[in-house]
Amino acid sequence: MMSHAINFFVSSPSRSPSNFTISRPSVFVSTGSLRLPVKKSLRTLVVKASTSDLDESQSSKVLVTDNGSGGVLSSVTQEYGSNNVASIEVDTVTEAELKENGFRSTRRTKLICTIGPATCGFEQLEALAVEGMNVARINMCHGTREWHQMVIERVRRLNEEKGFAVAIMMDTEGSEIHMGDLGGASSAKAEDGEIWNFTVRAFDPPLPEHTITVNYDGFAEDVKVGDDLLVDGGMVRFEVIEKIGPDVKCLCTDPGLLLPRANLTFWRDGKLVRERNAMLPTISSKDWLDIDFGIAEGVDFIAVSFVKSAEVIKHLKSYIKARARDGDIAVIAKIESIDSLRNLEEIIQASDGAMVARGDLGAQIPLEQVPSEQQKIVQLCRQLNRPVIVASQLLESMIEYPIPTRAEVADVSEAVRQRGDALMLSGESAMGQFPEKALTVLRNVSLRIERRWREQKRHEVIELPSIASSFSDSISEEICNSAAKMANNLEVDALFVYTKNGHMASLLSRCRPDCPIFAFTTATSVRRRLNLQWGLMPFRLNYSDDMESNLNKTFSLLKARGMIKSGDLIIAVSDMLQSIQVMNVP
Ligand SMILES: Nc1ncnc2c1ncn2[C@@H]1O[C@H](COP(=O)(O)OP(=O)(O)O)[C@@H](O)[C@H]1O
Ligand SMILES: C=C(OP(=O)(O)O)C(=O)O
Ligand SMILES: [K+]
Ligand SMILES: [Mg+2]
Repeated sequence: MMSHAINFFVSSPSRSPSNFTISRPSVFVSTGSLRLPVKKSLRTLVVKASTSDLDESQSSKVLVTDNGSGGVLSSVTQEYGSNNVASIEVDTVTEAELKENGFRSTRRTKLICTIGPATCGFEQLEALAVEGMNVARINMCHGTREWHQMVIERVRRLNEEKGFAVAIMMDTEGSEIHMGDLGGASSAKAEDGEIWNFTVRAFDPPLPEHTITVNYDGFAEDVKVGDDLLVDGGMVRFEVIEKIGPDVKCLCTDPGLLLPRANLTFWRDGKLVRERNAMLPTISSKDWLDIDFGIAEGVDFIAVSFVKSAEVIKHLKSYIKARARDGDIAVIAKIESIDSLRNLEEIIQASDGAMVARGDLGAQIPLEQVPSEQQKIVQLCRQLNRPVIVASQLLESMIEYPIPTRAEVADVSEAVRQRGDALMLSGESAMGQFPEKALTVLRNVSLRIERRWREQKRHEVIELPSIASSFSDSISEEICNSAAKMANNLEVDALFVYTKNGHMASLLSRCRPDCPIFAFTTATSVRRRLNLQWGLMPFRLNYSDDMESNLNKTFSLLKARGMIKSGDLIIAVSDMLQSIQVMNVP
């Protein structure tokens, strides 16, 4: 096997992070930068750095180098050696895509579908999985817990029986002001000049005519005569004309369709009114019950609606940590309120990912401000290494029509061009007439824009600041930045990353390299979570700390399935013994 390797080995518990010893005097390495060996004959470079940042298990390993024959590292710890199962788990869609399109043309942008009445059947879910759904989202605003449980069970069964790896995202209801459920009706039409009663009283269905219940008890007190009441950011508009106890009489000034649980905002003198509703808890008591349900069901992501501050994210993360069996559930902060924009950086920092939830965001800030906020959030997430989802109205017209508008295609293209990690369908897949067609549009636009980007060799100039919080993390970061750059310059076919908790994989994804990233992880839950990140193809594989045997095992398993072939050029990095290796598949 032709192999070039750069290995960083960290051993002594001294405190100084800059204390490196170099085993080969011909190569220079200093903190934060490395020079590649120039002489062809030098195949393995070993760098010893001293730090206390790494855990004990790493310090206890023995490093053996074998420069001439391409050997890499061997370890005295053989914790995985005995139970190596000779199998590799990858989803059928990735496998088919690789075989069909080759390495380069696989899709990098991930796709999320909100599941609703239009897509909750087993065959409908399967059709979405075949079309490339990476994550199924269930929105706790709608449907019963039994219904959500059924969807989760079907997705899990689909994964098991048909070899998909669709992850599940649960989206909380949150407690911003919204309408009730229209007494069971699927919609209601508000006509120009009609008087509607918005009330905080509870009714048993059916509701009296022209009545809308409101979930927020302080509503009738907080609104004033003359306020504008906007449904869904202005899809329907009312003016408050009279207040009578718990009832608020409103005149319809812009007619339209009222949908169950639609968002309500009220405006005074052109400004959004956020009186006591700003004090509503981000996670309501109902949300906590839903979160308990999500934990019990082992969902992969919890998306938190109307996040206002980093505290709530931290609180939820520690709640999950104390309760979730299978390690982690990733917490996604939905950026959809003025408060979340104000505290953007600390919210993203505290969370495991963010969603640009343009639906509610567009009801709280002027619409013309939404695109620039989107760009800012996508860029910040990239800098802070958090996956980011662009959501809402991407293909809204496809709820009713089989093709999108030109403007929608342009919007999707822009989100892909910004290199967000994932695109999300809402109503298009939950209750639209053409869920699969909408997903196909997202997939085709993603593939097209990604390819164009690579062909133009437009490697971005976006500054990726260092985010490491320990010296060991700095090494991982430098390795990933270098490996991604090498992958582009050497035009390798794929990056391989052996990553137990997914961190190294996310650092590679952050660099948005030209080639796909094969991420090998030992845990099924990590594998499902990596599904959300740009360019990552997650595989589950049992492996050891011996990189050479890992590589050989991976090559033979992937070759046997026709996913790689002899001569393919790859770069491999690992978070067990920090190294970069460049090699041809034997
Ligand atoms: N579980 C469900 N049951 C019934 N309808 C649903 C469900 N999930 C979503 N929908 C429908 O799809 C629409 C779009 O979904 P989504 O964007 O997630 O919610 P919202 O419109 O409340 O922001 C919803 O307004 C609702 O009509
Ligand atoms: C994704 C969003 O949240 P939800 O669909 O839950 O309102 C949004 O507001 O854009
Ligand atoms: K929600
Ligand atoms: Mg929302």
